[in-house]
Amino acid sequence: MSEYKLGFIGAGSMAEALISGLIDSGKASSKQIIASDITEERRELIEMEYGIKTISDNQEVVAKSDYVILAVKPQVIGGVLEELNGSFTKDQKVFSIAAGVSTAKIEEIIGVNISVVRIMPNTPALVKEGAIAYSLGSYASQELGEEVEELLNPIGTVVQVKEKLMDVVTGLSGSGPAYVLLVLEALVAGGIKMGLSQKKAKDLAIQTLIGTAKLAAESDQHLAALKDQVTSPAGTTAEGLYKLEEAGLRAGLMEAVIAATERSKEL
Ligand SMILES: NC(=O)C1=CN([C@@H]2O[C@H](COP(=O)(O)OP(=O)(O)OC[C@H]3O[C@@H](n4cnc5c(N)ncnc54)[C@H](OP(=O)(O)O)[C@@H]3O)[C@@H](O)[C@H]2O)C=CC1
Ligand SMILES: O=C(O)[C@@H]1CCC=N1
Repeated sequence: MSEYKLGFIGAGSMAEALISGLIDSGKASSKQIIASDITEERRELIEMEYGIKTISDNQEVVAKSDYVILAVKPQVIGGVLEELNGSFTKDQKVFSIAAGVSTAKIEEIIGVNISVVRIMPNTPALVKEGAIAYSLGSYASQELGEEVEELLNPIGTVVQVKEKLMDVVTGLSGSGPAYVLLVLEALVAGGIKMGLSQKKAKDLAIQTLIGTAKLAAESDQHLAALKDQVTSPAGTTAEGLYKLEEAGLRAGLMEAVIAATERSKEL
């Protein structure tokens, strides 16, 4: 047993969502978490907000943690791991949340036969509503997969996928909150343009999204059937849907998932 259960390398937005969700759900106490970040301001903020220990030295995080969570940008992860060369032991577990970075690449740079799990969370983990997928590296056991599920289940829905599908997951649920927020912003803007106050438009748009998502999650019916139930012949919804089809919303969202998947493959 090390001094800390979880050690985050990088304490940015996604690390914060995980730290907050894990502490809030009781899966880890603030005393069991340490995080490093290159930016002092970020370290101070995270330390103050969550009561965890933060430091600037990535090596110290590795030396003191059972599970090391790589939460830096994909563009810097190679350099960070090179600097950590020789710091890992075979018994440690490495979780990487970096988009587009394969477990094989991480295993190769670390150099010891270490258990690596690639995890793609999303920011709603902050409010324990994450959509989280993971895949196992060459040396990671199915038991470790179960541990990952046990750890992350309280902060969202967790699914295991083959590693080749992790880029699609990144393009769909990893990036997805941004697409949904764009849609939400646009709905609010439409409401305001037609006379609603900012607050009422926002409250109604958010509840429409939450309510519809809940309906879809709890219903056995096809999504299209649920859509049909809203759409009266010659009614308002049919007019709205026509405009959305004309504007290419459906194809646009599909293209977004495809483009983000391709970008993840490039990283
Ligand atoms: N944001 C999201 O919704 C999601 C992100 N991810 C993945 O999570 C990872 C982190 O993303 P995100 O949290 O958005 O990014 P952020 O930029 O918010 O967080 C990364 C943090 O790491 C710091 N950092 C940079 N270099 C180092 C270093 N050498 N050592 C220690 N810390 C360093 C950054 O500091 P500075 O800003 O000064 O560079 C920053 O504070 C990425 O790999 C991303 O692909 C996965 C799922 C969803
Ligand atoms: O935009 C990105 O690259 C990261 C990965 C998924 C969400 N944010």
